[in-house]
Amino acid sequence: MTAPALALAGVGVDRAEVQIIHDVSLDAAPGAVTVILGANGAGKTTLMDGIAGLAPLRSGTIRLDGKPIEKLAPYKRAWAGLGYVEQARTTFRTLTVEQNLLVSQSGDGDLGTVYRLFPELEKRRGLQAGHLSGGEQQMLVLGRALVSAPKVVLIDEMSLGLAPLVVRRLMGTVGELAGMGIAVVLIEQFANLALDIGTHAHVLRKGRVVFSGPCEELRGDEQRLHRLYFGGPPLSAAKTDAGAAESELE
Ligand SMILES: Nc1ncnc2c1ncn2[C@@H]1O[C@H](COP(=O)(O)OP(=O)(O)OP(=O)(O)O)[C@@H](O)[C@H]1O
Repeated sequence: MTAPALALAGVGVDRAEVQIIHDVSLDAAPGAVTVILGANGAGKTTLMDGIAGLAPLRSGTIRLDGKPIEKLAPYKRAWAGLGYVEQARTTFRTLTVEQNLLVSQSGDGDLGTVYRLFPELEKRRGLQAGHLSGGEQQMLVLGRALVSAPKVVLIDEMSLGLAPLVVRRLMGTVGELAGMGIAVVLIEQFANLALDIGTHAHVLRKGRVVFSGPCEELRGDEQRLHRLYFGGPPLSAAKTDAGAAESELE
């Protein structure tokens, strides 16, 4: 089995001194998309912020390529190979597309790869980022993560406010990032789009993992997803398949 690029063990994360994330253990393999699902307020962003060092860790360890990073400052986690595409689409609005990419470039990061993935950006390389459409801005945010030559990329709800066609296009690119050997950890409101490109999924409820297993077990199963998101009567034995760890918390 491939060693995980990112490995969390017993992770707890606080917000304003209140523990939001409890005892989360999960791995993200290189070359795969790991999907994190859950209802609004389940703690998905808090978990990502904890991994990136933007929210304080209460417990646990975070390893990137086998090395502990949980005590490092956020910028050192980035240097170690952790890319974070946050929910708010942040670009330098008065800089051009190319300048936005250049300020984020490091190591082996290559603008050519970004332009190959997003020909739209190459066409607009001299345009100020503030003039891009929402979809193009999201491409630029992904591009900025990519030119830092990351081993792991965390992507939080990149589909917010975008048209379905644009979201599908971006999802295709996320699959390509994984195809380049990057471990992608994806939070997505459109669960089925994420499950289509993901290999493993973890569902969070009230800050705890209530499902870990292959994406195919959840694909198209709206009822099961609803129950995992919001709780409900226990699943029948036939439905709690081997290989998936599932609990029904209230
Ligand atoms: N800065 C903060 N201070 C205090 N509590 C916070 C803060 N940010 C988030 N929370 C709380 O932490 C919990 C988890 O929020 P979080 O944003 O991580 O969930 P989420 O699953 O990402 O939800 P969404 O899909 O709505 O973004 C919520 O109860 C929220 O109110």
